[in-house]
Amino acid sequence: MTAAAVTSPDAAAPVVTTTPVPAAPPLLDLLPAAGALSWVRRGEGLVGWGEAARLEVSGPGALAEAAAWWDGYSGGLAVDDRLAVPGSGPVVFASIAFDPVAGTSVFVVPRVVVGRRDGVAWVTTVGDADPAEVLAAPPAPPPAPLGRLRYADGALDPASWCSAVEAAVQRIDAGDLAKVVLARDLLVTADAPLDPRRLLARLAARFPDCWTFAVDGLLGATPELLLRRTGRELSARVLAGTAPRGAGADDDRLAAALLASAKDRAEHALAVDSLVAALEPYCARLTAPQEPELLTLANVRHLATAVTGTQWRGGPHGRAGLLELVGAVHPTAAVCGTPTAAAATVLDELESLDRGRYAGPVGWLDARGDGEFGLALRCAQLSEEDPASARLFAGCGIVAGSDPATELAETQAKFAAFQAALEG
Ligand SMILES: C=C(O[C@H]1C=CC=C(C(=O)O)[C@@H]1O)C(=O)O
Repeated sequence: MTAAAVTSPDAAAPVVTTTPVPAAPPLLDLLPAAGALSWVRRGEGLVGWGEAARLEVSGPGALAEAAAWWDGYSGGLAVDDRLAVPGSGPVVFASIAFDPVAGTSVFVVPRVVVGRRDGVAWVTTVGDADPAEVLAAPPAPPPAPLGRLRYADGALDPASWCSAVEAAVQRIDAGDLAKVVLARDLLVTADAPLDPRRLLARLAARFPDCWTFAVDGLLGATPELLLRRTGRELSARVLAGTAPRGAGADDDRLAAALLASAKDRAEHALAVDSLVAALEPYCARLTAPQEPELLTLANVRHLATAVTGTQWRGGPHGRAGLLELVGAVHPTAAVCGTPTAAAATVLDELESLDRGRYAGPVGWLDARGDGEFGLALRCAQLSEEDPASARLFAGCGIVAGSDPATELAETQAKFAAFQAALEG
């Protein structure tokens, strides 16, 4: 059974207007304190706020239901969009549960979207907001200092999580599966409410190569692009295989070791293969380079592969929309494992964690079917009950030969992405 909750405050067909604007302030500076929606990289992308419509959905048909809802909702709008570029006109932000059957996925249509693409900026409004007023919004007052940050173990303490890694390696050695991604969580509480604007600005500044996202209280800067669709062109940046950063020559040595590591390359290949196998039926052309490259971030370095494809023009696979494609590729072996079903069972048994929307697809979709979805990594879920608290998530691919202490250190390096934003 699929469960869905839909709100659409406007009874009559709302009017959606996209207005090109000669100059817009930095996108993240425009966000209000509450209800921030974001998908921004290197100053380009989309921010939104306000809620014209919302869908919360779970169950076996969740993504199909969301796609039908978006088609119906966006098709019922009166649209004035002379720009007609990806992300102009009506847009929905989405954060899909890691397990879309059991978990709740959230879709939000903002009242206001400000976008920038290839240097061209625009404002989209649902209803009668004035674009000039949107951009002239007074700067938000500086947020209160967070004070002391107190961290606490989440579902498993570090020793128990290491035991889970050990158990996963035993399952791999026994031949049950080739790879499983195990995650852990860390709770943080500050003295003052966490301000999403400040966190997003710091994440964007420290991680320019990542997509800084925010949907319904899930905030982060992800380096992994699950799937972008522009017309029939598809692209993805697959990551798996991670090394810490070092200082000076040590950093170069760690980079070379990652590129040469048979274990990391095997872990990476499984992630690429899972995406390629899932996308193949949909594509007339699909390309993935043989050799991974290095993606260097402030806190860690990854093996990365850019996958590109062209969707069939006709037939059922040609007609598939972005949400169907996302549903087909998720979860890749970058966040679940290989084979998928065995890995999902093992992570269920060993993680003791409700992932919620962590490691699920997050991004946006427009009414033409263009959009971008990353994987919600290096992120935190802000608490609904306590505005000064959040839950941070980090996970690692476990394969034959994985060492629990090294994997634990990798989760700590990944947590550090969000911790740096909290600590300023
Ligand atoms: C699951 C996470 O990372 C994935 C993405 C990149 C590298 C990974 C790794 O090397 O283990 C993970 O597969 C996470 O950051 O929480």
